[in-house]
Amino acid sequence: MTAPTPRIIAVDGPAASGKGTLARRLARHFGFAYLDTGLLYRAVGLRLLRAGQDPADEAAAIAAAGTVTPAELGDPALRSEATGQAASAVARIPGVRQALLDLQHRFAVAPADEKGRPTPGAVIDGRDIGTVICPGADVKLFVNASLETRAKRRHKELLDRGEAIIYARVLEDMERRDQQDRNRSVAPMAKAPDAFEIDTTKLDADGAFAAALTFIGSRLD
Ligand SMILES: Nc1ncnc2c1ncn2[C@@H]1O[C@H](COP(=O)(O)OP(=O)(O)OP(=O)(O)O)[C@@H](O)[C@H]1O
Ligand SMILES: Nc1ccn([C@@H]2O[C@H](COP(=O)(O)O)[C@@H](O)[C@H]2O)c(=O)n1
Repeated sequence: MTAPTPRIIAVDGPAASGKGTLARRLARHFGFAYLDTGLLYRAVGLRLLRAGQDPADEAAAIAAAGTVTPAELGDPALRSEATGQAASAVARIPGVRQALLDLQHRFAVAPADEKGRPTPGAVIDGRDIGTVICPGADVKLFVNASLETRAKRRHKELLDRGEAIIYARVLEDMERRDQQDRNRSVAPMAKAPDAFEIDTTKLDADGAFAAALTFIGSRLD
């Protein structure tokens, strides 16, 4: 007997919209594996920063992307603002996206939890999951919030983590990153036509989870 095809929930949206918070909660709720694909691009960006290389250096970025492994995705330095900017720069390079494609597809086809145990489905979050990585996903969500709300959340997060940075800088960086992610020529951040949009500007994490569950309804049966 062949194993059933894993169920896929694709969660896309801009930085600090709350998609990771929602995706992790959905994964726990359904007993699915979870992949934060932003960490893959961050891992590539961080490697270049640590090697003193320019994140726009295509050859160096493609070489780094070819050797990224899930094992390095726990590094706390991945969460810094500088790494986020470097991630957005490498994410524009078609060869980098191509190099990270296989890892994401393998995860979607055979999802497994942190202990390597197979799960009946996966929640995958990023910018192009519903449009490029898993266009046939069972459920597609697009999580959004106003730029100011997202910048406030990210600023608080960075301060809590001990990163000294002013709000105006976070706002400016986030606006630049949004532009770059939306307007790049390959796999731009976009809401899939069949995605359900959740605006978290005035919705807390519990509200976003409830809205997602209502939309998911019987779609995973
Ligand atoms: N609905 C919500 N309301 C208020 N704050 C929220 C909500 N969801 C998440 N947050 C908070 O906002 C911050 C960003 O959330 P989260 O990391 O989930 O965003 P993200 O979209 O995954 O960001 P990134 O793409 O940069 O990883 C976190 O501090 C989180 O606790
Ligand atoms: N599927 C994805 C995921 C991420 N990116 C790029 O990585 C940057 C960092 O992502 P975070 O979710 O951790 O903020 C992001 O700004 C994108 O440029 C991507 O292109 N595709």
